Amino acid sequence: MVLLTSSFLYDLVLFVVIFLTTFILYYNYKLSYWKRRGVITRKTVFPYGNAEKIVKQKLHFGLEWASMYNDFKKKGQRYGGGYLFIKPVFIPCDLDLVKDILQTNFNHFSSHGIYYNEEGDPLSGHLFALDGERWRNMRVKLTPTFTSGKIKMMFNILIKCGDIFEQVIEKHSETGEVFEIKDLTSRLTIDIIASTAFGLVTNSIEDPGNDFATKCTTFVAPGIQTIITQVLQFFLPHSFLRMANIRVNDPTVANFFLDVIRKTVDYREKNNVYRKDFLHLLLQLKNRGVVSDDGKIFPQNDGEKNSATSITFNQLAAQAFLFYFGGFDTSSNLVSYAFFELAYNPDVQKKLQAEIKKVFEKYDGDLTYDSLNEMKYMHMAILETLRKYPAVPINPRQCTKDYKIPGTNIVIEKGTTTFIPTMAIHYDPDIYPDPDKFDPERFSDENKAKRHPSAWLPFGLGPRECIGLRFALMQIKVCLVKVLKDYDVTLNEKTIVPFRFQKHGLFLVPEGGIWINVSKQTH
Ligand code: HEM
Repeated sequence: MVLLTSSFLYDLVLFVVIFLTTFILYYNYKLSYWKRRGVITRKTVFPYGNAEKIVKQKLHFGLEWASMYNDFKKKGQRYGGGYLFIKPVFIPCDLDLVKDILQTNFNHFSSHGIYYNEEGDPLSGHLFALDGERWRNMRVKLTPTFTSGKIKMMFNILIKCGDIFEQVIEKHSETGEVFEIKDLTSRLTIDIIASTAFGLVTNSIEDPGNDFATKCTTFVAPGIQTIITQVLQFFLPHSFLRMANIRVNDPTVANFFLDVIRKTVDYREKNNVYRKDFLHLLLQLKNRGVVSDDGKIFPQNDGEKNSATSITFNQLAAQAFLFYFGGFDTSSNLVSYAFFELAYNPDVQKKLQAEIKKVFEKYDGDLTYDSLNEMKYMHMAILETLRKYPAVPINPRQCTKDYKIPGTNIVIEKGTTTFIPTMAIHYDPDIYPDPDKFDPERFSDENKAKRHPSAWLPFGLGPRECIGLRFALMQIKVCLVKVLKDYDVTLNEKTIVPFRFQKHGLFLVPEGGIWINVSKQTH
């Protein structure tokens, strides 16, 4: 069939030429987005934009975007623009601007831009992903479940898991056997999450092959379908993905978690069980619409239930799952990096051990919530670990309402993705001189007060700041005390120092792992 010329072949060539010309014009137009707005960018590579090294796994995405921050800052810019393929990404480099986005003008950037599908895939509807009114309502409901009082209530779970951790450390010290700390802290974190959020007692430390642990590790190593969804969410409208009922989580893994939660919820409701954990607080929200200090999961009197503030079973399941989604890799990485830095910096380790001894003497050897809170140097060492190893090196925010950059005529349009360059800020020598040095003193009250409020962002900032931060800090404190009160930690020669980070994955993981030796203290 001939359409435009006298020959099919000419038609075909013409069609290809028109197609290619249109494509090139469209592509170049898309990649001129920042230039047209007078925002500096870095040279792009077809078809990756600024994501070539990330896609080809030559550099971890956190480090690649950190290098863009450094480029822009060197050129004296307060911000710059990048491209994920053809998608524009805004990168603020100025701390006032970062604060403006995360806190002061939060209503312009209130979404993480993460895809969720509450109907087709209930577990995806957790707080981190929700946006708009859905997010606001859920955040209000969940905030009372993460107060210091509620963390104190769950403290015993941390102590029990910490006891098992200590026993493993004791065994290693007796046998002199080296171990990989991230592997151990991952198993420990799985036990803590299973107990706190799912009401399950697992023993992944001694039995790493248990069902729960296996499903957890499958989730963090997603299959091809999950990876495709993760990519699609950047490029296609979320409403379209929802209409097509695209799932976020692997159905086998999601059904396993849903099933576990349903069984525990049914059991507790049938037998009126009170257990001091996060699931209990979620059950109160579901059945009463309030979080209370009592042990009751059902309304106390007719009319007590507040339907406006209660949550459904699916919402309960998603928020329990969130403990895993938000807390697994983040917490286990933090604990393992802290052990690395303490082993690498024996002076800091000694100072910490002295502090632990002093506080223990005051509390007659009791490890309590209050005694942990008195360990100021430990707190500083943890904050410094979080500076050097922010679990989320780039914090994504989506512009939800046009935003004019103060002092300019440039408007960040609704829908634009913003990457807050946490890792780059934490390694900026203008903010933290000698940034590779591990120095807890940076976080003394006096030194902290000298810095900008958005100079330290491992938990984000503003209304969407990490809701689990108190829990995460308590978990690492228990782990550190359990080990350092009786043992010295040293670095095994199998650890590659300085680290080379794996080039793939969401989190920064050192290649070859962190290998540790422990020995009983003699001092
Ligand atoms: C060391 C451990 C952790 C780190 C470094 C960390 C880091 C973060 C970061 C950077 C954010 C984004 C904040 C923002 O957008 O401004 C976040 C949000 C969040 N985190 Fe964590 N997190 C940790 C542990 C936990 C734990 C244990 C939980 C348990 C429930 C948790 C639950 C969440 C939730 C629900 C959000 C979303 C909050 C919202 O959007 O309103 N995180 N976290």
